[in-house]
Amino acid sequence: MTDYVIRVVQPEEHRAAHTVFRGTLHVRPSTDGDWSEREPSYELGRTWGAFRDEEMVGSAQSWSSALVVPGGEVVPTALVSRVGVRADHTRRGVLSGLMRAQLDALTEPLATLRASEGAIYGRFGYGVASRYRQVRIRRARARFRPEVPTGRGVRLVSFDQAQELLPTIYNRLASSGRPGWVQRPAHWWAGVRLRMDSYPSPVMVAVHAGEDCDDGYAVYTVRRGDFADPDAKTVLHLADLVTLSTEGWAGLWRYLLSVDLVTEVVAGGRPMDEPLEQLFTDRRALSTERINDETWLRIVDVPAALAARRFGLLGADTEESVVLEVRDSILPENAGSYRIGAEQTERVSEPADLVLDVDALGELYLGDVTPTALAQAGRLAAPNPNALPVADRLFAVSSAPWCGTDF
Ligand SMILES: CC(=O)SCCNC(=O)CCNC(=O)[C@H](O)C(C)(C)COP(=O)(O)OP(=O)(O)OC[C@H]1O[C@@H](n2cnc3c(N)ncnc32)[C@H](O)[C@@H]1OP(=O)(O)O
Repeated sequence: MTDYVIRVVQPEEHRAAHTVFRGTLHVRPSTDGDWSEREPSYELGRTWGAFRDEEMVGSAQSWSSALVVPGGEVVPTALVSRVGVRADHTRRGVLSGLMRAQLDALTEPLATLRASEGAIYGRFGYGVASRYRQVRIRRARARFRPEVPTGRGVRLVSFDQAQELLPTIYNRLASSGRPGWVQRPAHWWAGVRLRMDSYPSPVMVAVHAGEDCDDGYAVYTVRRGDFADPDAKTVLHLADLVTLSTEGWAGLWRYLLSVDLVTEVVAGGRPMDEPLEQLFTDRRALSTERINDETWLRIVDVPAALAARRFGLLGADTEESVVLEVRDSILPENAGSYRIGAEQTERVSEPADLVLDVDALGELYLGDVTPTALAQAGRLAAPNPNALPVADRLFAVSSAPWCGTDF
């Protein structure tokens, strides 16, 4: 590793970083046309490169964004992305150097990423803070229960027409308070368009009109089967579904399952607590194909992150508190004990009730998993076992954390 230089790359090196990253994912370099649209997605001073003999062989970048934490506060957060090390330089500590440099430099209290593989990022203090499920719905069996709201009406708009509408609806979702929502940088939307432009079938946008304004949308494409073959499948792939009302949610699902010639709807990235089975007279119309890790969360500044989050949201006793000892070998200023309660959180010098690493704290932070579950798996030690049910109450949240944004 001593042979490598790790430093922030200059703007004129962003394209090289992009090419290195794409190569690690086995994707060709961007064309000149594509690059002119992707270049703005490299924020100044936020891309790290690893150089060997002045040649870039690895990189990692981040975007400045924000994330909703339990209690509704929107906390500045780095969206870490485009991490890769060229295949002829792997397993020599290059990623470790990039991750450490990046973490040392971040000014946001939180960092989040999507992992290509599950075994990479825990060692850098990232933990899985939200999950999603992918469902497949067989249209012929999916009859809606009569009590499911009908919705107010759905219209199709072109993807270009929707450029302002989609971010407006998406941004209003932040105030719903569901933990895990992230601010999508402006260039995120441009990136989606670029990706979708390469699809063989058109990108469709369905918008639900609420009582006062549009309050939901669905973005999808349809992959056609051979219509003459009775066994062939034509599958509607849902890419993004955002709703701000029950009517909008039910209306859009009714719409998606009404599209002619479609035999199945496949929806990835859906919240774990979305009550889709409740829509149908036959709940087996739907199957869960996968449950995946979604938000990998790194608590970069533990005192700030704990202060931003509310505890005891489901009604813990205001007198209740626990002392957590947090271990963090990469950012040692985080290491220490914190008293956590419904009223306030503070750093203390007291014996710990519970002890855990910072990646495990990341898993607890949005409420996806309970302290008791982590203790059962040995990822949290409980010198005071009576503190476990108290900690469970303090960390509990009412909606499953969910992000719904890939980056
Ligand atoms: C947020 C994102 O962008 S996700 C996309 C991540 N990028 C990719 O998946 C592209 C393909 N892969 C790569 O580019 C590289 O293999 C990387 C970035 C995953 C790893 O880079 P490397 O420089 O090889 O990692 P490095 O040598 O620093 O390894 C650090 C530790 O992680 C381990 N590790 C690295 N990659 C992996 C892996 N894929 N699976 C399991 N363990 C791994 C190493 O064994 C090492 O373990 P140790 O600390 O116990 O010795």
